[in-house]
Amino acid sequence: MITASKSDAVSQDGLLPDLPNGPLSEYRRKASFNWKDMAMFLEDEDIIAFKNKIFSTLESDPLFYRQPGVDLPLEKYRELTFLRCKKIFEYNFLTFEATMEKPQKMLVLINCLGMYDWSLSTKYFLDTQVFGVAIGNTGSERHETILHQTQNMEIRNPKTLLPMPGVMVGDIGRKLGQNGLDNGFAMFHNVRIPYENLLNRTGDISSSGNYTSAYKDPKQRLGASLGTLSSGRVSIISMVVTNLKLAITIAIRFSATRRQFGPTEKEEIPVLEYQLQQWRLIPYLAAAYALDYFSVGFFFNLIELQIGILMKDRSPRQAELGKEIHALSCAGKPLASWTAQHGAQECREACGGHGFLAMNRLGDIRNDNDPNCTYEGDNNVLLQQTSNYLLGLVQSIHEDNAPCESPLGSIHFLNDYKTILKRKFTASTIRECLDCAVALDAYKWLVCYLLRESHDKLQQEKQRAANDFDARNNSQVYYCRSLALAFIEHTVLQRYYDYTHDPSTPGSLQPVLKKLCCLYGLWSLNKHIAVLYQGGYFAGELPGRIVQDAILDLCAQLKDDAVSLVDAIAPPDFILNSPIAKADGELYKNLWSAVLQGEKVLERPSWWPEFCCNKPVIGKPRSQL
Ligand SMILES: CCCCCCCCCCCCCCCC(=O)SCCNC(=O)CCNC(=O)[C@H](O)C(C)(C)COP(=O)(O)OP(=O)(O)OC[C@H]1O[C@@H](n2cnc3c(N)ncnc32)[C@H](O)[C@@H]1OP(=O)(O)O
Ligand SMILES: Cc1cc2nc3c(=O)[nH]c(=O)nc-3n(C[C@H](O)[C@H](O)[C@H](O)COP(=O)(O)OP(=O)(O)OC[C@H]3O[C@@H](n4cnc5c(N)ncnc54)[C@H](O)[C@@H]3O)c2cc1C
Repeated sequence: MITASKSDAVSQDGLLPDLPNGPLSEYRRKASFNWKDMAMFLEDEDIIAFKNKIFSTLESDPLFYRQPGVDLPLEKYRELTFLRCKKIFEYNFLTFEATMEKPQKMLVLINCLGMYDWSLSTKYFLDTQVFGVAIGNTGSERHETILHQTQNMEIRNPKTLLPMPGVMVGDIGRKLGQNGLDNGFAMFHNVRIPYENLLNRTGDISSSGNYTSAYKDPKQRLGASLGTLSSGRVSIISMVVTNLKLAITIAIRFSATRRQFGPTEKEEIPVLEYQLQQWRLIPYLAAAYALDYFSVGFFFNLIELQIGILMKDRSPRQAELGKEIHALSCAGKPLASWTAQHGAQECREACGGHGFLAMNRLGDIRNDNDPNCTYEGDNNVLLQQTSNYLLGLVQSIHEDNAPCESPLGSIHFLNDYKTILKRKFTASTIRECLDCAVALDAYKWLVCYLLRESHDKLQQEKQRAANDFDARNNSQVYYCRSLALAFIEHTVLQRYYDYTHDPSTPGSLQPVLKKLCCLYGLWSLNKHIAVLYQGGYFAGELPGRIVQDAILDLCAQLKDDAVSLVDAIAPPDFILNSPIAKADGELYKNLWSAVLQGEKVLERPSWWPEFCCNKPVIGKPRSQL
């Protein structure tokens, strides 16, 4: 294990207390890097201190106490969520000034509260941000009263909480997750909405009924109007990565302490030592790191867009930025939320029966993550926005009449489209595949190939089908949908590659980070193996075999680092709230103690006499048929 320098260690110890000794210590000793160095590289001191403040405040407030795995009645859970939400308003963790100084803290707060409970986080941010930001960004000075009323919780009649005349509101009922959050409906019967309520930042109607807009170009106007909607999708990418981090922390710590079987009769080995367990989990750990980096960087891109909207920037660059962020977020949300969904399920199963025990939290993580695949736009529907954006570039690519340029550079590689399509996979050994550039090159080819195929398919369907609507719908499966996913995977990988290979990345961390990058790249690429063969980029047995062998090799190389890698991203035990995954690794002690603290755990059920006194007579009552 590589240790930090003395001065680093002093500041680290204040922010990141040592982890307790116990059954996980052996893996921690074997790690190739110091987990505190990693934590301080991933987030700066200010952010770590901010997180510590939020976590310790919640832990020391009795209102936030919870018993692992307890299934609260719906009404009680919602009441608690509301009371906790009020408390979060009181704690005022993030002032307006602090947000302006470091907007990233907004994302940190969403995720810290979400790590505790997504119902709470979503409730707080829907009230303060989603609704408020939508009004603020698409309205004008005349909507300040509404913003003010929102802040003062005045969303009905403030004295009676009854809806206004003509408005009917209600609750839609229990959901599959996030049940602390109430989801309602609203219906309006002959309600006159005042003219001033029209959100008029990008367009207005005069009292004589004439439409006016400061935007001459309708596309720029649309982008400015809709651009504000991207914030939810961009934030969701980070929220789902948070779920993946929680799930993988639980599964890795469990796998490092749970022992089953072994090569000899004498000693059982941790299940993390099995190649199968490594292959099921470690790629999700790599995905958590790569997607986390993407989500934070992409949030900064969003902030740039939001500032432009607020400053009424009408430049072509601002319009292009809106389009690119829209295209990336419409594929980024599907990629990240599905990775978290599949990862949470894999983690649940990788913890065996313990994973199915509610108190270990994997069920809640999975269920609370699930709606991210649907809200702010169904994943499959959103992916079509990304492929539309890419298909819109084809003409200029084919005709070489204009370079592919975008503010964030995600499409720049398409300038080499024709050359890239001529390339073939050239690696011939596992060792060569351990360089992440191999996966990155393959992705460039994959995107170009799928773009060409999707475009051709669309043209064929247009000739065959009666209308463009059908043509587009019939070009999704295996074409446009795959294109959108390959494009976002390439973007995530390219950004992570640049980051992990940057000379400023500390030398002590670079080897492990490069392995994570390479594993994420090859593991993701492996899902497209049929297309790689189909399009002739791969030929013969070798490419498929060495890619798979390289994945297994990287999993084996990373298994001794896995515990420290989750230590660097895990929240404190109170927040993680999973007895099988406490930092001390005392799996059985912690589980046993949580079981014993359960309500009426050792009592007979109240209906026990039914069992003794009123035994069933087999076959009674008789059938009347
Ligand atoms: C700092 C912040 C903190 C925030 C803190 C967050 C906390 C986060 C809590 C989350 C908790 C969520 C809780 C659930 C909240 C709901 O779920 S709210 C409801 C959200 N609903 C949706 O998202 C609906 C999804 N559907 C859609 O948006 C539309 O159906 C689609 C997918 C855009 C397609 O619409 P369409 O009419 O078929 O449009 P289409 O013709 O394809 O597009 C028209 C043009 O507009 C463009 N366009 C469309 N949208 C955009 C856009 N957003 N930007 C730019 N251009 C756009 C298109 O690219 C297209 O351009 P061109 O190709 O013509 O150049
Ligand atoms: C927990 C939760 C909270 C929510 N909160 C809010 C909220 O606060 N405010 C709000 O306005 N909304 C909210 N929503 C609604 C949410 O935005 C929508 O559910 C979401 O946009 C998907 O739309 P839909 O339900 O109408 O699905 P549908 O459009 O009915 O889709 C159903 C199925 O059909 C498929 N499908 C639909 N169109 C196409 C197509 N063109 N091509 C191929 N397949 C297609 C979809 O992929 C999907 O599988 C919430 C949803 C959830 C789950």
